[in-house]
Amino acid sequence: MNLNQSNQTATHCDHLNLIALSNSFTLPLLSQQMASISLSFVSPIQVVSRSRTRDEPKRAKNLPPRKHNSKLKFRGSSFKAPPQPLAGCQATTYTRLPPKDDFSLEISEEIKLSECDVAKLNIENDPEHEIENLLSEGEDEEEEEEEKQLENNFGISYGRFDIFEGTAQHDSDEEEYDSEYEDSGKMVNVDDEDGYYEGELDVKEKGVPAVMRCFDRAKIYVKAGDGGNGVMAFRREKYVPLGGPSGGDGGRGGNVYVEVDDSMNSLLPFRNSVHFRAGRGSHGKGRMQHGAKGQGVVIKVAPGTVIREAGKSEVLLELLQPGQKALLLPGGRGGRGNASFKSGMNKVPRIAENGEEGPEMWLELELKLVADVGIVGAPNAGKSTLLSVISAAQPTIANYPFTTLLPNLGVVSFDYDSTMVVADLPGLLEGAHRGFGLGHEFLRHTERCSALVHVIDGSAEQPEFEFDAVRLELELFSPEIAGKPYVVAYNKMDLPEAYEKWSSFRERLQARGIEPFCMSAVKREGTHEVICAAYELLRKSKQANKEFEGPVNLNHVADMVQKQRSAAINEFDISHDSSSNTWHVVGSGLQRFVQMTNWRYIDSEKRFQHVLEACGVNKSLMKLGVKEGDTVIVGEMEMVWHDSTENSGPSKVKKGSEDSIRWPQWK
Ligand SMILES: Nc1nc2c(ncn2[C@@H]2O[C@H](COP(=O)(O)OP(=O)(O)OP(=O)(O)O)[C@@H](O)[C@H]2O)c(=O)[nH]1
Ligand SMILES: [Mg+2]
Repeated sequence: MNLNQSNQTATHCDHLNLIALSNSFTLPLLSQQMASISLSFVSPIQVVSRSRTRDEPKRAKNLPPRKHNSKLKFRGSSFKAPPQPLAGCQATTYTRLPPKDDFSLEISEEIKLSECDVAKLNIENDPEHEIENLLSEGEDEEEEEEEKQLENNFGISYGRFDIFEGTAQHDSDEEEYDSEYEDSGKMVNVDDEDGYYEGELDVKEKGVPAVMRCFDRAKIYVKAGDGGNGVMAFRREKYVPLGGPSGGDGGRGGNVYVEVDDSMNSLLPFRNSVHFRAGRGSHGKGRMQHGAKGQGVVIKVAPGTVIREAGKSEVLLELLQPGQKALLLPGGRGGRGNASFKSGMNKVPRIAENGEEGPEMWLELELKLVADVGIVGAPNAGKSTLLSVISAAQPTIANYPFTTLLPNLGVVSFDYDSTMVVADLPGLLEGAHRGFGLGHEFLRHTERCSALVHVIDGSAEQPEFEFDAVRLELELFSPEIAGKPYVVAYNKMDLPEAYEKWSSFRERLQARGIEPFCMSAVKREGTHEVICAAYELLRKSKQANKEFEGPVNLNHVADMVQKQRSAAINEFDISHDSSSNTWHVVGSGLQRFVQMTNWRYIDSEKRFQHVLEACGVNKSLMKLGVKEGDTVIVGEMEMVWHDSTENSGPSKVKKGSEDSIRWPQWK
């Protein structure tokens, strides 16, 4: 029930009275004072301070606060800067090969290459690489031979490699990904840390080597720095009687930024660096000294990275251009010291605020390569060969399917002004859109391409079917990708079997309104025409899209957080749990106020009571029928409601406490 319009003219017959329990407040003297406050005042009540522990995630605005009490834990000031992501290795071209260990997978379901025409033909063409042997089991000798061959090809031994079907099942054995992450040299068990991963990371591709999974996807934790606490202090100086309050404010917490780093081309660095925490602001000091700002943290990502909040589909940020920098999470505000509370009414404020907590969240990063043209085709068609011919890229080329495991980028230069980035993608099999082969993993990298080049293996038994199969896969994966303009390049024209089939292939495609190109990538013949045609498509598409480009606000996430922070304190909801006689008062403004209230200072209680009264919480509770002894939870504070017997309001709580301790009097 929203009680925004609750009546502000509350009567002073009932109130929430507060007693700090000794486990929540560390200063025995102040506890004593507080106890005396409540006794001198109407009826006894219990207040339990319920501060979040360090690693407990922030509760959603609409969730009722937890019922369990927890001790106040103060965060240590020794902030350890999180590890920075490593810069990528090459700027324009790379072929990353997974480390050996990543290939020791459990195969969920094997796909027989014999069912795939393309693969079958390639096997026949190349008796040296008996691919069926790759899939057969129990023939150790052949496996060893094949391993040796692979070793020779790569120069590194990668063990056995199988073709598999990617499935979306939870893989509890994958310790590497979800059990332990290295954080600032300390191993953190993510499952234990805050229970966040429970059920969150359920959907994972089984059978995909970790290095491939992490190539273009990552999950990271970010936290802006908490604000430093304000302090209560009074000026005491020789010859300066009644110096007045001099407690400084806390410093603002550090911000979290995301920046596009041109030298990065994958999200692999996030495999080892998962947690990014900005520094907290320093606490204020006496003599009106304000705390220093917390150190900000900059997360560097590759161009083309899409950022979402974990578990949500809505895109928070899309960072495309090198140098783009977005303020993601602003640090918490520093708490005010008692000098800031000085007023004509109260010249001796015995109050200071806690620093505001910095927001935190888990983010999912997804890299969609920023390439102008994508080369697609069946495995072994000659895609990598084409890229190596038209650019300076040096992808691995070999005569067996799935040589390319990760996309390769290359820059094609026509002259000084006109260049384009071309991506060579892993081969596509029939069923790729459902996860067969590797193509599914990387099909989304074509989303940002303006044009596609279909490379057709001319030596295949039926090249036209190969072309149709790839087209169908693209359409099934994403009609948007299939709708992109494309060029068809019929490859391997130097081979007689390809040369023979060219004219019939050409006629059939022409009948469908497509003008194919023929080339021999190995001999570098016909490749220039293909790439010029692709560049022409790119130019046209860029011209068409120019009109839609507009300025982008990269700081809108931070703006959203700021907006939430400035939520009015009198906007709250009250829910009632009749089984435990508990009332939950939920409102982000109120919760922030409670979090920033430092209960160690005696005036804090008075201010708290006053705010509850002024913003209409007391009145609303009474209206809803709160009874003597009911528990009322506001933010992290748990209180017991007592109907007062005399006309006393929260503003009088301080009475009596002043006598118990001698404070200097100022003018
Ligand atoms: N004869 C001939 N062979 C070619 C030609 N182009 C590529 N090849 C060969 O075809 C084999 C596969 O070439 P790749 O460039 O690795 O093929 P790919 O499409 O990248 O293959 P995947 O990465 O496995 O999908 C290699 O042995 C190349 O030498 C060509 O024009 N003529
Ligand atoms: Mg390749």
